[in-house]
Amino acid sequence: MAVYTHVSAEALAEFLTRFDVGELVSAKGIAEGVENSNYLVETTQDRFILTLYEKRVAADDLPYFMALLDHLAAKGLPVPPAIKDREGREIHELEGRPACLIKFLPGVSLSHPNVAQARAAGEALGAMHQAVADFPLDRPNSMGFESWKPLLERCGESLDGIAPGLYRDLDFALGDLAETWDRQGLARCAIHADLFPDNVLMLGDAITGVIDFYFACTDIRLYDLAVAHAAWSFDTTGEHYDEAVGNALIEGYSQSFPLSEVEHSAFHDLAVGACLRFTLSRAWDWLNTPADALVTRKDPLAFWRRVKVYDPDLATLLPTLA
Ligand SMILES: Nc1ncnc2c1ncn2[C@@H]1O[C@H](COP(=O)(O)OP(=O)(O)O)[C@@H](O)[C@H]1O
Ligand SMILES: N[C@@H](CCOP(=O)(O)O)C(=O)O
Repeated sequence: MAVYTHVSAEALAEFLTRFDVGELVSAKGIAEGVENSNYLVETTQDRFILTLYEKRVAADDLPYFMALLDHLAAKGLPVPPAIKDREGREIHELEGRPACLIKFLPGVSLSHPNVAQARAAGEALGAMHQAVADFPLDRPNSMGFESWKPLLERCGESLDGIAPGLYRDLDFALGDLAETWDRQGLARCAIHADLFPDNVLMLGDAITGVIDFYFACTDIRLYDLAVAHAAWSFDTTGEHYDEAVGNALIEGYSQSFPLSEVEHSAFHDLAVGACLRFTLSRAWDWLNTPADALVTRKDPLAFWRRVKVYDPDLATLLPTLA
């Protein structure tokens, strides 16, 4: 459940008068998602998504996210830009939170993507990377490689409450990765950084929307593909790898954006990095989400287990993966 901030009908009706979008007909809180409060808003003219930004999304970063969405939408990619009010503003305040009214896109996000759907997602990610070649803005990755060790230390020995020995194993894996991380100086660009199946809307095998750009940043282009690969190619426990789905994602990507030899050889390191990033952020949330919070915590070990596929040699040195 992700509705942290309640929006009253009166406040929403008044908010909508700033835009040329008709009058409020209905508004329903959306259960999916974990970061922000989302409402499906229907007006006399259309449907919209109302997002109130919470938790990890800093108001100062919103101009970057909105500019990126505008840039991609202008190039014909299926992303949802924010609706501009009569004065051209996209970023607003509602119930004390930063808020945007966003274009509604059709489609559903999948729990178990198939090979064709993974290929389409890879292709869309490659097309996005092509489209940002002339995107002028930069945003450092606040959840990038340099943040992982500090996040590990903030979680501390409490990690052992999730799995005995997890703190030591994560520390070891991070040290191992630091030896080789981006030694090649791989190409960078604006990346999505969270391209999980729940952030892609589809109808059949066709992509109708790529959403949730709130971790977007400038980072290694191939890392975006590695995140998507780790997110799309395993079951929810992280125990079972679907190689056909993983390969289709990479093949689809390569059709839009061919990978170099160097990128092929660096892929597994970046995928281990993706596993560590989501293990750590999920572990932090696991340890710090109040028991009565109306949000479902995600299993940190599901990403940790994926390391066995991406670096089997490293995994043999990690007792928690035995
Ligand atoms: N532009 C959109 N069009 C249609 N549905 C959307 C759109 N944006 C979000 N949603 C719906 O809201 C849900 C949560 O959105 P998301 O951005 O993933 O939230 P969070 O940032 O909290 O993770 C999505 O799973 C989807 O069902
Ligand atoms: N995709 C991340 C969590 C971020 O949540 P999202 O709903 O904004 O995609 C994870 O699964 O750990």
